[in-house]
Amino acid sequence: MKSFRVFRRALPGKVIWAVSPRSPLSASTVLRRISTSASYQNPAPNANVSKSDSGRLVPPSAIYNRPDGLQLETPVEENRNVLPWFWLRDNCRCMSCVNQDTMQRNFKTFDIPADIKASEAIREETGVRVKWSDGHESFYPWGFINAYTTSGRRSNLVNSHERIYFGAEIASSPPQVYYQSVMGAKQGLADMTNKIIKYGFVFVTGTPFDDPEKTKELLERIAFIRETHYGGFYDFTPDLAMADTAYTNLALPAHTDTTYFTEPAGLQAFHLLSHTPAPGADKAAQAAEGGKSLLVDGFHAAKILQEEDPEAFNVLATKGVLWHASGNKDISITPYKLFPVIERYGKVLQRIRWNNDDRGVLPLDRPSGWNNTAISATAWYDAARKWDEILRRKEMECWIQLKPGSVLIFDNWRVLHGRSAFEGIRRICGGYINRDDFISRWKHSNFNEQLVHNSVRG
Ligand SMILES: C[N+](C)(C)CCCC[C@H](N)C(=O)O
Ligand SMILES: O=C(O)CCC(=O)C(=O)O
Ligand SMILES: [Fe+2]
Repeated sequence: MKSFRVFRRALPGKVIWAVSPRSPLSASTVLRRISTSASYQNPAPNANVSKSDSGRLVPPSAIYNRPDGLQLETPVEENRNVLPWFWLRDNCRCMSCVNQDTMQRNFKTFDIPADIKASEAIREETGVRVKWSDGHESFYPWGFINAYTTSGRRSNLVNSHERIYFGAEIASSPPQVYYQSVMGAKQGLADMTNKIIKYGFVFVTGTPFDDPEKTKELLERIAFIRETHYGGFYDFTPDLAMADTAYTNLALPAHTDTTYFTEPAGLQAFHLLSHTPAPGADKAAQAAEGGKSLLVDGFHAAKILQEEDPEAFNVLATKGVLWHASGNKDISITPYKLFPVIERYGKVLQRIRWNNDDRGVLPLDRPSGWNNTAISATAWYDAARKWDEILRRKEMECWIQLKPGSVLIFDNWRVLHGRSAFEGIRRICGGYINRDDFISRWKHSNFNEQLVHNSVRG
């Protein structure tokens, strides 16, 4: 392991410890260069210290042990150039600070002296070694240091991932994967979960439909199925087994499911197992027709709304609305707070919550404006009318006839679904999967384990 010489220079008002490769230069030469070079004091704002042209991580060329933290030389203008000591110590990943069986923090953060400092900070080839004033020793890889100096947090991987908005046209070539590949090697699972992130839905073709259990196993390749008051893995026909229009043969407009839970289901799946004439129906009613499925890209619709009517977009992204499921005896489900139709994280769309049949009474505006209800009902209805009109545009509606063997799995936080009315007995099975469990599977099947672990704990 190449080490570096540490140079120490007492300058007016501060001590800088410069470390630099074992260079032929003498200590005084190196320090003179650092303390006198204009660029050192005001590094060129566009000096990119974190990524070289090849995109390879280029570590800071020097580090300094400052009273309030570890300072890194030549930070890019908007980069942070000091990592606080207490924060660094709290994020020590050494074998004793992290439970090696569970990867959970293994010490009491607040037993660390609030004024903990480094007695020594050593720039090594792959990162920084810190010797603490309490005798502990930590090591911080450059990848860790770079992540927190450039953006202050790790990327969550999802928001930086490519999304392709769809419209009616996708019906002619919907994203699909083969059942055998999903049930086989990890790559099939990676491909399927990636398509859901990218397009918002995927068809898993070649899925056995003689035994619904095969569909259940397919879903469990992603994660465990979420239990709700409808049960877990569902297998339903229009028999009103549950007091909800899904259990009828009525047409259903584009909607997202489970708007009435604080956390709506992340994924939803439908596998049409059969569609047969109603038993005992006379010749005329011997129909088994209709029941076409509708998919609408809610993020695409939100983008159009924002472009066409920014005010309406802001209204739907701001005013909290009540949602409910209350048709079944002794069951009345509603979120802990009013949620808006469109939710973002920063400027990034995160979730569409839209089921006009399950929407409760719209809160009227309140002078206090508490909980975003300052927006009038009229303004909300005007915005929602525009939203509804976009959802119903021919170019937005992707109509697909489900068929046995092809399982539809979609992102229920993004893609709305619906169906046309139908005759006969139409049997569908499927399930809900939690958002975070889906994202975990997508990460672990598409990225290397270290990157995934870094994105959540390092
Ligand atoms: C049959 N299955 C359990 C999938 C749906 C049950 C009804 C879902 C409800 N209308 C909603 O929009 O959430
Ligand atoms: O029957 C269908 O195609 C879907 C019904 C529905 O919206 C649901 O089950 O959530
Ligand atoms: Fe639904």
